[in-house]
Amino acid sequence: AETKIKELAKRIERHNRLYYEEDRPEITDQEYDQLMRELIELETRFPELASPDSPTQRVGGEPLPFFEKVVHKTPMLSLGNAFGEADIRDFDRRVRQAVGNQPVRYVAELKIDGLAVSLHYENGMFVRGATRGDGTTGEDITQNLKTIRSIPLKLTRPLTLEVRGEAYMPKAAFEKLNREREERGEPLFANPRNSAAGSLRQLDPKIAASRQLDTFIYSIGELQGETVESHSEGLELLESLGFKVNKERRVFDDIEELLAFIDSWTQKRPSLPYEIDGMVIKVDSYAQQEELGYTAKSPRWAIAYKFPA
Ligand SMILES: COc1nc2nc(N)nc(N)c2nc1C
Repeated sequence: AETKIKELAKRIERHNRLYYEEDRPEITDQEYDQLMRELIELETRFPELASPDSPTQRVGGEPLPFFEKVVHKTPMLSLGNAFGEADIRDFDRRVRQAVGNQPVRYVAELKIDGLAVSLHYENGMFVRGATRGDGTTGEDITQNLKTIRSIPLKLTRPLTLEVRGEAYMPKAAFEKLNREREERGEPLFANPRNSAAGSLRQLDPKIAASRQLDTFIYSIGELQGETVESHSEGLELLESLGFKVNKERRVFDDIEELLAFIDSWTQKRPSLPYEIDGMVIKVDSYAQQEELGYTAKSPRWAIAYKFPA
C-alpha cells in the first residue's frame, strides 16, 4: 500500500502542476477526481501512511467546531500610512536622519488588498497558519490555508521559520463567485478582500478549497542559521523555498525613481489580475531596519503608500 500511495501522490502532484502551473492538463477532471478518490480511500485505510504534504490536504477535511486562538511569537504589526509624495519624502528624510546619512536602499512592493496571514514551518513542513487578528492573537486557520495551492505544504529545505504574507482572491475568481451567488440568490461579496476573509473564516475547509484563493508572501520571520542581509535577499530566499512572492517589486537608491515607480503603478493598477490598495516601501538593509526599530504599532523602516480611494 505504501508504494501505491507514494506513486498515486506523485501522479496527482504532476497533474496539479500541469493544471495549475502550466495550464495544460493531460487528464479530464473526472479522471483527476478518480485518482484523488483512490488516494483519499487508501489514506483513510492506512492513516499512518498519509504524509502531511499529501495532495489530499488540498481538498479540506471535516469542518472544525471553532477556531483555536494563536498568540503570534512576534506581533503582526500594521504599517504607517503615506497619502502623497510629501509623506514619502518625509519618511525618506526621517530614515536618512536615523541611520546617520549612510546610503539607503528601498524595496517598493505592491500592497495586495487581502488578508494578512502568518505561516509557521517546522523542519520544512507547514504546521500552522493564522490570521493577524488584533496583531497579538489570531485564529488558527491551518486547515483552510492548506487548501491554498500556492502555500507549500513542504519547503524545498527543512527549515524552521515563520513567514507572513497576504491571502487574496484574484479578481476573476471574485467575479465568478459573485455570479454563482447571484444565480443562487445569495448575498454578494462587496469586494475580493471581503470574499477572501469570508472564505478563510469558514469552519468548513471545503468552502475555502472551492474559492481559488492565492497568496503573496512578503516577509520572513526569525530564521536560524541563515545569513540574509537584506529584505530583497529575504524575498529571493522565500521564492527558493517554494513560496509565491510578488514579482512587481524593485529596489531603489533614489527616491525620485521610487516616486516614479509608484506613479506608474497608480496608472497600471486596473490591469492587475488582483486588487492592490497601495504600495509598501521598506528599507532594504536589515541592519538599518534594526537601527530604525518600531513605534508601538508599526516599523519605522516601512511605510504604506495608499492609493487615492
Ligand atoms: C513589514 O510589514 C508589512 N509588510 C508588507 N508588505 C507588503 N508587500 N504588503 C503588506 N500588506 C505588508 N504589511 C506589513 C505589515
